[in-house]
Amino acid sequence: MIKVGVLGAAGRMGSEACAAVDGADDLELVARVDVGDAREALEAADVVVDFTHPSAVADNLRWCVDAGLHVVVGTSGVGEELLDDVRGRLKPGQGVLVVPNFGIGAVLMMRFAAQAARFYDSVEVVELHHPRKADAPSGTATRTAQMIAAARAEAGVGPGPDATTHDPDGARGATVDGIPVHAVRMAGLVAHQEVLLGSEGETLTIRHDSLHRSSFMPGVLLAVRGVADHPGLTVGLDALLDLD
Ligand SMILES: NC(=O)C1=CN([C@@H]2O[C@H](COP(=O)(O)OP(=O)(O)OC[C@H]3O[C@@H](n4cnc5c(N)ncnc54)[C@H](OP(=O)(O)O)[C@@H]3O)[C@@H](O)[C@H]2O)C=CC1
Ligand SMILES: O=C(O)C1=N[C@H](C(=O)O)C[C@H](O)C1
Repeated sequence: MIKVGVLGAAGRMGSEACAAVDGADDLELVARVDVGDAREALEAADVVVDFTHPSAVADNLRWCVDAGLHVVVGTSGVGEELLDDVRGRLKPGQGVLVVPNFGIGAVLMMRFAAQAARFYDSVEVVELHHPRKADAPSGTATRTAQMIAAARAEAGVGPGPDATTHDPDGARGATVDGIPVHAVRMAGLVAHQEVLLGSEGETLTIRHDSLHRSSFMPGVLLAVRGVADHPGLTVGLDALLDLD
């Protein structure tokens, strides 16, 4: 039995993760921690899953790592600086998985986008989410843009053509590693992303839709079961999916 603690247990993802862990024969939910609860309850766990808030994840992650726990981080907003700090704190054999998106289709969408990116002049990312989401762009969009940018740099592809010289309201969106990223927030949505690629005479659109938060749970359980077998810091679910 793997003992699991959930941080952000009262939230949309945390409550879904608690139910998924509760329903798994090989996992035991030993701690549900949310705002105002003592984090010490997590010390009974082998693995902690964090679904809290971009403003809380750094402190939680450092605390869990310093407590010697394996950690699966689903919360968005984990930047390079925090990743470097965590690497320096890890004990031998300790595993941390930072997963921008647990959806299997989302993992594939990111990989397909990176694969396609070098063949097109233009590429832009459009992420679409429910209006209660705290951060923009999403962690998935940020990761996708980073992967696309790395693939284009490796292939020696320059920036997409763009004649815009006047954009006082920021209509062209944000740029992440040089890739334009646009964020939509809309009632009725859950989590969606399109990667648009174009060259003279053709376009390719790669789209993924999470229609319910249950779509993330197979990935969450895979990460919980696999984190102890992946010592060190790993970003993305790819390493656990045997994709190559
Ligand atoms: N990796 C993935 O596949 C996915 C990642 N996410 C990410 O997960 C995160 C949570 O999303 P979601 O569940 O929708 O958000 P919610 O706001 O529904 O849930 C977050 C929960 O965490 C609580 N919380 C905030 N700070 C702390 C803290 N310091 N300690 C313990 N609990 C805390 C919140 O309490 P309160 O409301 O009182 O502040 C709330 O109950 C986001 O960053 C989101 O982007 C979401 C979906 C999939
Ligand atoms: O807040 C959400 O809902 C989601 N957050 C993650 C992100 O920021 O990418 C994953 C997914 O998009 C849902």
